[in-house]
Amino acid sequence: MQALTVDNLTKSFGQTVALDDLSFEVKTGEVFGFLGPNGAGKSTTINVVLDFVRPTAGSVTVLGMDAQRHSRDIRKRTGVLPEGVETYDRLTARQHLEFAIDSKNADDSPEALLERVGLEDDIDRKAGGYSKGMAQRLMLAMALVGDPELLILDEPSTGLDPNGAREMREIVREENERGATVFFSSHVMGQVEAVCDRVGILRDGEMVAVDSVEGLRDSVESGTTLRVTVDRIDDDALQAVRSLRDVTDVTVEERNPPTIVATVEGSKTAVLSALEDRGIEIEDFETTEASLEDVFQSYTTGSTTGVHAR
Ligand SMILES: Nc1ncnc2c1ncn2[C@@H]1O[C@H](COP(=O)(O)OP(=O)(O)OP(=O)(O)O)[C@@H](O)[C@H]1O
Repeated sequence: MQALTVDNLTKSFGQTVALDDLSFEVKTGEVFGFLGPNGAGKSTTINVVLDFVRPTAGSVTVLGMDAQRHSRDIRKRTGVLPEGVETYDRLTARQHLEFAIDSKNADDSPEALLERVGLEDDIDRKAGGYSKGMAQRLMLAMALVGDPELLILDEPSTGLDPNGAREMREIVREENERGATVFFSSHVMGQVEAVCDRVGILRDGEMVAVDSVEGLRDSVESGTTLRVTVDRIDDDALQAVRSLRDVTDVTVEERNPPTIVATVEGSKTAVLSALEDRGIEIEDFETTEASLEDVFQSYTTGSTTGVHAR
């Protein structure tokens, strides 16, 4: 069974088409990263999933239930960290947790949950005095109440310092090991790379790619960067490299000795051979894989399109 199925979902706000015939699935037990630049439609998708926003067309199924007809049942089995902090200034962290535990008929210990998010020392302080990151931690603790089958985290690392972001990743991993499916949105690539089984990239309300991090890396044109240090370089050799198929963005770092930097889609040996054939001596070479940042950029600003399912 799928934990979440989004079927041909369209949402318009007046003239703005926030989601455009969006379809994708999150499998039970996986950590799915939902990526996209500002305004791509991530929060709108999550808001439809949680029935905070009604779709213009299409449907969403959560844990086998229709998102609109069974939103109450879905919420009981789902932990949500919404976008933006929504704490009650006059209530303490403990009171927030007690409220969440009551409303889910759960039996968690507020202390244990607050300890997991690093708020144990502030348990009886009013949330109105919390920093942004502390409030975010509190919201996360509330999302964990009742061991939810599905965790939906909207930009969970917002406001967190590097330690907080790392702890967040650990919690995601622990929850997943316990058996929870995790669906989280982010535009922080590092978060996604470290914990996700699969990643979906949203652009202008459409999913432009769904794949594992590795698969996405393999799929982008801005493949591998090859750096070749040579004894010398001339126009003829440079031209030979530039004219190779699968080679783009050839530049020369004029150092002593010079280094040729090229983006290579296919065989790297073709570049090395082209140079050697013209009497250039190769002193050293190294390759660097596209970072997830490059992948994201390629899918969200470049011309790369097409859905890759895996
Ligand atoms: N209530 C609303 N009324 C009008 N337009 C809206 C509303 N909510 C979202 N939009 C529009 O829908 C589009 C998608 O917004 P959404 O908030 O879903 O993006 P996002 O991917 O979550 O962005 P961010 O990373 O900035 O949070 C944007 O063009 C936004 O202006």
